[in-house]
Amino acid sequence: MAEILTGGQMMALERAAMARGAAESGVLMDAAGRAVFDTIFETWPELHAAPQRAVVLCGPGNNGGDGYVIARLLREWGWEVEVLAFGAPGDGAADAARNAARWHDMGGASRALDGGALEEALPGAALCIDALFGTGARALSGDLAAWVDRLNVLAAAEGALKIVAVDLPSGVSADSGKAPGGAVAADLTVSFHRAKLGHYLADGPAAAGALRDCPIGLPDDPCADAVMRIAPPTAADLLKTSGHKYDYGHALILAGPPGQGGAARMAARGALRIGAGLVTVACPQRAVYENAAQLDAIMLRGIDGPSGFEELLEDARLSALCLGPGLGLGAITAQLVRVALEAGRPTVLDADALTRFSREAERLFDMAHPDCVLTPHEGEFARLFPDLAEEMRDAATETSRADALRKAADRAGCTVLLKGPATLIASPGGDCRLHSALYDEAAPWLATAGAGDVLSGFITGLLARGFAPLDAASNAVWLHTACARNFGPGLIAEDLPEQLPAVFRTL
Ligand SMILES: NC(=O)C1=CN([C@@H]2O[C@H](COP(=O)(O)OP(=O)(O)OC[C@H]3O[C@@H](n4cnc5c(N)ncnc54)[C@H](OP(=O)(O)O)[C@@H]3O)[C@@H](O)[C@H]2O)[C@@H](O)CC1
Ligand SMILES: Nc1ncnc2c1ncn2[C@@H]1O[C@H](COP(=O)(O)OP(=O)(O)O)[C@@H](O)[C@H]1O
Ligand SMILES: [K+]
Repeated sequence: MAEILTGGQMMALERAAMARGAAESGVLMDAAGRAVFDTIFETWPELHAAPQRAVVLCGPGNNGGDGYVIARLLREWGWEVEVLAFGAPGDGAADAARNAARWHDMGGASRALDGGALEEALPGAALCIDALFGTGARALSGDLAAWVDRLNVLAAAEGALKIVAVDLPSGVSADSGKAPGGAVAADLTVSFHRAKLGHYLADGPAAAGALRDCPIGLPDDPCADAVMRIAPPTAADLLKTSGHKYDYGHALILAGPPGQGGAARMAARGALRIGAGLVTVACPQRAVYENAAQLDAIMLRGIDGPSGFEELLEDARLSALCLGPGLGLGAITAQLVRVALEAGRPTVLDADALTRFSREAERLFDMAHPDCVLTPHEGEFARLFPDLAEEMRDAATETSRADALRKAADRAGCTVLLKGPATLIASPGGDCRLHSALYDEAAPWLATAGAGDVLSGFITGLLARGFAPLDAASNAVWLHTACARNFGPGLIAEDLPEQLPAVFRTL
């Protein structure tokens, strides 16, 4: 699993590597510039064959230093290049100063960045390199915000102009992805060593365009408290090899009143396909006929409210529970959740089981235990953790989705999964993982009713099989997106579980 870093973590890795002589800052800057240069031509091979005109925007820090390296490489390749500089390299940017001097010594064209310079330089250019700010960015304001805004308008008008962001689109926070003062709207972002959280969160993905991570020669040192990217599960982890159906657990999915059983049935189908040995749907007696007409391999039990549920749970083989999809928002839902959590078994709480506790989230957190997984979408998250949701959304704070989720998991005392194109999962104590359905891994078809219910079923199925909550949630999210991508456009939620066999064959 690779780390996704904050700006501070990236800087700490670089410093540590340089301190022990495993990296040298000038060499890193050359490698960074070279990585951008190479990636441009890999992305647009037509530019490689026919040098044209490029504008390079250089900031006062090391991101600007990368820009001077790129300017030099493009010029050496025969391009006509002009640097628009936002200030000269400052005190803390010796390598940037060296590369700026080298640019000037070779007779490279340069003038100060302002609105007029942009208006003159951009028309007819094939490339604009955004090397204003990277991991050291603060929110844009004043003239600079206006110029970046103008840059985006001019670039949109120049159909053929490609904007390439160095490390991050300037204006985007490396840590939170927030860009309260606007940001460069890039076609391509080339990041170094590891992707940063800002590439995946808030305004980051829209500003970055496409994303490429490039090695620049830094050693693969681990970073203890980084957010980890969720890796594909392995066949050895997931596929059944031998044993009895009870060796693969028994998942119990609670369904709601008549006419609302679809969500629970889809969750059950997901749990079965992901490999729970047995799956049972438990529903109110009056919903039995409806569910019986729809279920075959999945077993069905009519129960009489919370007491019936308690009786059912006397079967110790029920190894994971799922409450929420289509369960309803009545008082009975809160009682069923209480019974489930008192049973102490691995439990997924989603949808109505979360919304029911909107005004009494603390009561839910008191009952929750470490084998629970809460799977809110953003709206449900905001109902349970209104203060954290506000911090996460507030452009004036640096709190990222990952920060907010870590706090949420600590507060709830269990694993919390926050859904979205970048899904984050956190457990108490700080473990946090991210799964991206962005960039080359986009699966916009997942924005369809019921997709979340299937995800709950996937997690429940893996919990039933004995996966720990964080691993069950991580594998489920990875497989969920893989199913969506395997099916492609036109996907509806019912299709997701049916893609699992094909996805399993690829592991
Ligand atoms: N370290 C290494 O070895 C390597 C680093 N590399 C590269 O370095 C980048 C990080 O460099 P960095 O730390 O110098 O920060 P950087 O992003 O250039 O910005 C800081 C400067 O910008 C200024 N500034 C920021 N926002 C502003 C705003 N809104 N409005 C106005 N000014 C603003 C800020 O000003 P200050 O906040 O200090 O007032 C400061 O002067 C990294 O992303 C990668 O590209 C690679 O070469 C590989 C090797
Ligand atoms: N644009 C998107 N790209 C990728 N995944 C998405 C996107 N929109 C939603 N999803 C995923 O689809 C699922 C939707 O779940 P949810 O919001 O609970 O919907 P529902 O309640 O209708 O099932 C989540 O797993 C979420 O991460
Ligand atoms: K940049």
